[in-house]
Amino acid sequence: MSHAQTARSVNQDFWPFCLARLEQELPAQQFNTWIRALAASEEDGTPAPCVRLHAPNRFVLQWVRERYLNRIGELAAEFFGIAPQIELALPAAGGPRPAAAAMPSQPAAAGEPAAAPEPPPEPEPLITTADLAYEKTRLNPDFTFDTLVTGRANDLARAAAMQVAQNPGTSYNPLFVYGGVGLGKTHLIHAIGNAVYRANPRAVIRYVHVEDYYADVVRAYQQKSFDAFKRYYRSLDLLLIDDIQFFNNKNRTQEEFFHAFNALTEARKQIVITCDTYPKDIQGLEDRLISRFDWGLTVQIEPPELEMRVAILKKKAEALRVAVDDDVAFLIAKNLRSNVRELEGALNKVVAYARFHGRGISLEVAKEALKDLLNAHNRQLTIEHIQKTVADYYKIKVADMHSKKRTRVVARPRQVAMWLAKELTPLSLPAIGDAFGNRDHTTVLHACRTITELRLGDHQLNHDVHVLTQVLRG
Ligand SMILES: Nc1ncnc2c1ncn2[C@@H]1O[C@H](COP(=O)(O)OP(=O)(O)OP(=O)(O)O)[C@@H](O)[C@H]1O
Repeated sequence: MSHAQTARSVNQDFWPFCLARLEQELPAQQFNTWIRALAASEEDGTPAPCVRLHAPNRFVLQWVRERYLNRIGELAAEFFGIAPQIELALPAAGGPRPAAAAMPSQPAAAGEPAAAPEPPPEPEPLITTADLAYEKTRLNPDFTFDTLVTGRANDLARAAAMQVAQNPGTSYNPLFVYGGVGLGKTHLIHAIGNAVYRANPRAVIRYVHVEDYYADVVRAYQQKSFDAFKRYYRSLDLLLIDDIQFFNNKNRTQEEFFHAFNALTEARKQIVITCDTYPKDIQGLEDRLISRFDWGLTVQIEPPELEMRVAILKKKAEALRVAVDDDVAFLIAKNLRSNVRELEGALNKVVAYARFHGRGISLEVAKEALKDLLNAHNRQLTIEHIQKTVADYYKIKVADMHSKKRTRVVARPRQVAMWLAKELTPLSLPAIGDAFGNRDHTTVLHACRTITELRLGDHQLNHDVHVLTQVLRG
C-alpha cells in the first residue's frame, strides 16, 4: 500500500466504509455524537501507513480513544488487509491541519534556489477553546454513566441522577446523594455533569469540592471580591458540590452557600449535593440548609453486593486494558467489601505485582500480591462470629443456626446469616452449608436469593441486613 494510495483510501474509501459500518453497529445517538464529529486524513511521512483521526476537542478525543478506537482499528485492518496505525489528534487553532506539521521538509531539487528554511512545525495545540470550557467545569471525563456499574446498591441513585441530567433544574432540585466513603458519589455527580455537558456544551457547569468552595469564600473575603464570587456561583446552570459534610461549623461559607442555593433554585438551575450521611445527621450544619436539602430528592448509595463488586472490578480491568479472570475478580471482591476505592486499589496492586514480576494475572499471582490483606481479613471474620452476631441481634440461640427448625422466627435470621457469610467471607456455598448444620449448598443459594429479593421490598429486613453488615465489618 503506497502512501498516495493510502491518502486516497483513507479520505475517500476507508473513512466512508468505517462510518457506514459504525453507523450500523452503534446506537444513532452515539454514532452522531462521537463518530460523526471525527475527520480522517492520512498521516504522511511515516515509514508505515497511518490513519489520523481529528477530534474537535479533547473531550471527544478521550471518549473515542476509550470506547471506539479498538473497533476502528479492527475495521481498518479489515479494510486495508493489514493493521495501519491509528492516531487521534486535536485540530490546530483555525482548523484541521492534517499532516503538514508532521511532514519532514523536502530537500530542494537540483537547479532550484534553495528554499528559505521552513519554520519549525508548530506543535499540536494541547488545549482548544472547547477544552478550556470543559476544563473549567473541573469534570473528570472518566466518570460517566457508562463507566458506572449499576446494581441494587446504586440503582435508585443512578436513575435519579440520569433524570436530573436529562432535565436539569426541573426534576429534583437539589438532588442529594449520600452514602459511605468510596462508594461512587463523586463518580455519580461527575456523570451528571458530563451528561449535561454532552447534551449542551454551552451549559455553565461547575464541580466543586466543599473544601474548594470554602477556599473560594476565604479568598473572596481576603481580596474583598465577594461580588465577583457571588456573580460567578449564581451564573451557573449546574452546580455539583461534593462532600457537604465538611461544611460543619464554617458559618460564613454556609451563609454564602445558602444565598447561592436560593438564587440558583429560584432561577431553576440545578444543584447536586453529595454527603456521607443523611441531611439531618450532618453535624454543625444550619437548620435552614438542612431543610432546603429536603426540597428535592434524597437518595442513598449503599455498599455494593458481591456480584456488583465483581462487575466493578471487571469494568476497571477493562479500563486498564488487562484481562482479569472471574476467579481473580471474586477473590478480590470477596475480601474487600465496604469501599470501591479499596477494591480498585487491590486490583491495581495485583496488576502492578504481575507486571513487576513479568507474570500474567492469575489466582496464584493475586493471592501473592494481596497476601497481607488476605491474612488480615481471614483473621477477622469467621462464620461462627457471623452466626453469633446474627443470633444476638435477633435474640435467638446460636444453636438455631444449625438446627433443622423451620419456623420463621429462626429460619429468616438463619437465611440472613447465610447471606452475610456469602457476602463477607471467601467461603464457598458448600462450606457455608456445612457450617449451618450440614445443609446443602442449594439451600444456601436459595437463602441468599431470598434475602436479596426480600430486601427490595421489606424495609425492616433491609435495615437489619445493613446494620449487621456494618457491625460485622467493624
Ligand atoms: N458503581 C461503580 N462503578 C464503577 N466504579 C465505581 C462505582 N462506585 C465507585 N466506583 C469507583 O470507586 C472510586 C471511588 O469512588 P468515588 O470517589 O466516587 O467515591 P465517593 O463516594 O465520592 O467517596 P468519598 O466519600 O471518599 O468522597 C472511583 O474510582 C469510582 O470510579
